[in-house]
Amino acid sequence: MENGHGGSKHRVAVIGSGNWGSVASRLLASNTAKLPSFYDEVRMWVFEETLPTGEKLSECINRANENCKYLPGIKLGTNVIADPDLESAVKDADMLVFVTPHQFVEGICKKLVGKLRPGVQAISLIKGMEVKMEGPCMISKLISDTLGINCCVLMGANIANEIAVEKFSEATIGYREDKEAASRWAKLFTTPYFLVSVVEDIEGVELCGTLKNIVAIAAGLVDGLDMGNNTKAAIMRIGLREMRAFSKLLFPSVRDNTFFESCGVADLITTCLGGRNRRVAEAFARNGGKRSFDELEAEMLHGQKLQGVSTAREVYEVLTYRGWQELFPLLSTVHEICIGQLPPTSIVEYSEHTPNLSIIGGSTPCY
Ligand SMILES: NC(=O)C1=CN([C@@H]2O[C@H](COP(=O)(O)OP(=O)(O)OC[C@H]3O[C@@H](n4cnc5c(N)ncnc54)[C@H](O)[C@@H]3O)[C@@H](O)[C@H]2O)C=CC1
Ligand SMILES: O=C(CO)COP(=O)(O)O
Repeated sequence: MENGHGGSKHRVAVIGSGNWGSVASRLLASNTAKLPSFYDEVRMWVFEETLPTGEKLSECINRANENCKYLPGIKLGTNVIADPDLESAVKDADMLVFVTPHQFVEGICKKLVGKLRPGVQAISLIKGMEVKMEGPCMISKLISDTLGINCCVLMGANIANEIAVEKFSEATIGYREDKEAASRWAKLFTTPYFLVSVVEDIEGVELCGTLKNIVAIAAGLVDGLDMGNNTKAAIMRIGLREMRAFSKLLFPSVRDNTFFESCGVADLITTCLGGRNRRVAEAFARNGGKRSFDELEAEMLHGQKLQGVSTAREVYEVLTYRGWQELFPLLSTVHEICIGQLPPTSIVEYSEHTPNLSIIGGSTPCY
């Protein structure tokens, strides 16, 4: 296939080298090495840092073929090349995979303006959103708008450490209009242990991945309060319902079926059982909310980043601005707990503050 650059092969670069970024690079590199329509090499942009040994992270990755900090013990494939220079990492690529914590993507995109080859296609694996003066902005749109390129999304029940050791997982690619691009991404990501489906509902897929991180914080709080499985299941059910309602209010085109894909209920379940948001929220509740999420994140995750706390704040801004707070007691309460305005126990309390919790927790639909 002609790729727009006078050649028939595609070249892949990954922007991000954290926990999922490293695993995604490994997975992609295993496929580019096999598929004739891709160049073998996968260049992975590294946000450079110096390790306690004094070695640079990018040098350590290229020497050991492992991400010594964010994914130790896993060989990435010799065709993964770490590159600390953003411009150099992307300059030859026509397929860009964005996978950084969401708070950094805007700054990265600004640095890439005017630096990309014509005809570049992108995909975002980033779970999160930005809130601008004009309103909420999904990360794929931020990438598309800033760089003037098409951007699909890939979300799913994808705890990176499990995919790193090739345990079977599924994922969902969301796209808008350009099905051919989405199919090319699906081919590039699919392996026998990583099955990818494609749906024409980019907002639905991306909002599932984004919002489930808030519900995972709620699930972690319930774990930290030792409330048991029934309560956690209730939180997940209520959370899923709020996720769907919020998504459809923001984007009426969002489809119900998307919530039954890997990006929907499956990602919600895996993150509420085994994710980092859940784990840190459990510690937060066990400490009675006395140690902040920032402090616990730094202590427990060693440089990896939580997305749920900032996403809860961003969603809360949308809820307050639009006067939707009472419709979404779970999403609102998680933010108020995260900032210390409410105690962790409020996650299951029927308080004056959350008058609709009784409605939403019961059988009467409130939307
Ligand atoms: N880890 C996982 O299991 C999964 C993560 N995701 C999503 O993928 C995205 C990326 O997550 P991870 O790769 O796990 O990252 P991570 O949580 O390991 O984050 C650390 C990364 O952030 C980088 N970083 C730190 N400061 C930076 C700065 N100022 N500018 C740019 N980069 C900086 C670090 O170098 C490192 O690469 C997130 O949106 C996450 O929700 C999605 C599925 C699974
Ligand atoms: O998105 C994830 C799994 O699909 C990972 O979630 P955490 O960031 O909570 O670990």
